[in-house]
Amino acid sequence: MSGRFITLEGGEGVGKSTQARALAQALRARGHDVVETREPGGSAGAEAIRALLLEGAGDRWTPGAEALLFAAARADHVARTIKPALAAGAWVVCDRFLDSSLAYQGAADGIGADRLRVLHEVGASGLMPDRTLLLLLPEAEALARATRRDGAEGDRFGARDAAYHAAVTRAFRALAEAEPARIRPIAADGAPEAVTARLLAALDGL
Ligand SMILES: Nc1ncnc2c1ncn2[C@@H]1O[C@H](COP(=O)(O)OP(=O)(O)O)[C@@H](O)[C@H]1O
Ligand SMILES: Cc1cn([C@H]2C[C@H](O)[C@@H](COP(=O)(O)OP(=O)(O)O)O2)c(=O)[nH]c1=O
Repeated sequence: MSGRFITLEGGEGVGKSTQARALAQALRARGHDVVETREPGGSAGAEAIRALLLEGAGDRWTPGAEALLFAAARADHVARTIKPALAAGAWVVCDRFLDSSLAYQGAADGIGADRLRVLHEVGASGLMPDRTLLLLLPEAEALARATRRDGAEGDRFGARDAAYHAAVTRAFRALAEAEPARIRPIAADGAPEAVTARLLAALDGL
């Protein structure tokens, strides 16, 4: 028996966490076993690495060290949480995954996608989602949502400038164009329930 692996991606404040919860609930209502998880984190080891990644000064890590920490967290998360859940037949709904590393570390930080894919092969046998839902929202609206949620203080990533976040969004869009069968761009504006309906529609074929 094998489940389905669904990831939500996009910049900060677009509604990924909100929609991960709503999507998990909708899938449970349809009778599926659902495991809701997130990155960085999702297993004990990966949550410990999450604290290293998100707390502290903006320049705490070099870009290379940061890429390795995200890959290490993902390796533990895949081995301890995602693979066992899929083997048991569950649908896994994950808030961020490899595409976040490709957009933030790979593109915006300049590490390069090829090298990150090698790390992912080493750490997680290259496991890829069955479907990736890319939430898209105008930058100003995403920032307004994130600021309403976090106040003035975001994490080490939220504190980066508008050019950085624009580079991340461009990279996500390029990934979606390169892999249209897996990655579906979804408009993230409007009421949460409307967004959830768009996400469910984008799970066609699964
Ligand atoms: N459709 C929506 N309309 C308005 N506000 C929203 C919507 N979805 C989420 N929010 C709010 O915006 C903020 C950011 O949402 P969140 O799900 O935490 O985003 P992300 O996980 O992508 O950073 C939260 O305060 C959340 O309650
Ligand atoms: C999973 C992942 C996250 N990140 C960054 C994106 C976020 O700014 C930060 C924390 O993610 P998250 O807690 O999902 O933040 P938000 O809810 O604001 O979107 O980690 C990477 O840079 N690379 C990665 O591989």
